[in-house]
Amino acid sequence: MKIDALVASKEKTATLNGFTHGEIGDDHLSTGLETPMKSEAFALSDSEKKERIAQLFHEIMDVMGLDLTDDSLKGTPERVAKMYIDEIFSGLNPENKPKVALFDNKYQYNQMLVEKNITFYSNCEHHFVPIIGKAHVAYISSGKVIGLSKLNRIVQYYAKRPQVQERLTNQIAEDLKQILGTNDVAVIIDAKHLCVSSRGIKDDTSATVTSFYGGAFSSPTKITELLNYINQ
Ligand SMILES: Nc1nc2c(ncn2[C@@H]2O[C@H](COP(=O)(O)OP(=O)(O)OP(=O)(O)O)[C@@H](O)[C@H]2O)c(=O)[nH]1
Ligand SMILES: [Zn+2]
Repeated sequence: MKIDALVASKEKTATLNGFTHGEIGDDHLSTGLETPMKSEAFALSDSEKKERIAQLFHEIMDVMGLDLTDDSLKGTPERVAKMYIDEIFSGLNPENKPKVALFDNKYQYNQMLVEKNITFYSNCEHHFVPIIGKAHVAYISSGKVIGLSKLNRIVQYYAKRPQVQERLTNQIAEDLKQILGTNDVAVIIDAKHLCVSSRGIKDDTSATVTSFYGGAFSSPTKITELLNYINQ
């Protein structure tokens, strides 16, 4: 989205139903990395969204011929709505962005820090079925140190959206770069897409690997060091 359009959409959102969102989705990320969202994305409150999704999912189930008076099925539309908004797609709402604790690098630790094997569950934006994988994130401090758990939380925040793996990788990397004030950030994601394994081509053995190597991580020596840590 162009800068003018971003500013216009921000102003529009700020006036919507008194909502005070300073951003729609990912305005803080660089152009082109945002999850595509419409400017009215936050016109409805979370509880209004859940009510509407439940009605619509009820209709989908009804069209499929399911008996919605059955005691096992009748609560499903509400369960799905709650799961979408409060759980698996909660990362669409910037209000759920993790608060990040930063510390001064008093420890004078100047090598890479790797948080590896971060398990995440996301969902493919083409089929709305799970992507299950591990993310490995690394950075070299430029003066600030981030609380370890915040690295995991940032991964989970961006995973809890309809995603493609390439965007998930770059969104995590871009956010870390901005938070840490450095380009020396790397992200590797190794994931299974259920849209590839459980349907369609039904290949249960393949996996998808994506990476982002910024700043010092573009050197082959650093990449080798990083991969050695991850494969230990
Ligand atoms: N690049 C990329 N593609 C993805 C990702 N997740 C799913 N896809 C692909 O998105 C594509 C959507 O292609 P379509 O041909 O429109 O969908 P489809 O008819 O269901 O395709 P099949 O999965 O081949 O049956 C598929 O090839 C998926 O494998 C992802 O994270 N990144
Ligand atoms: Zn898919």
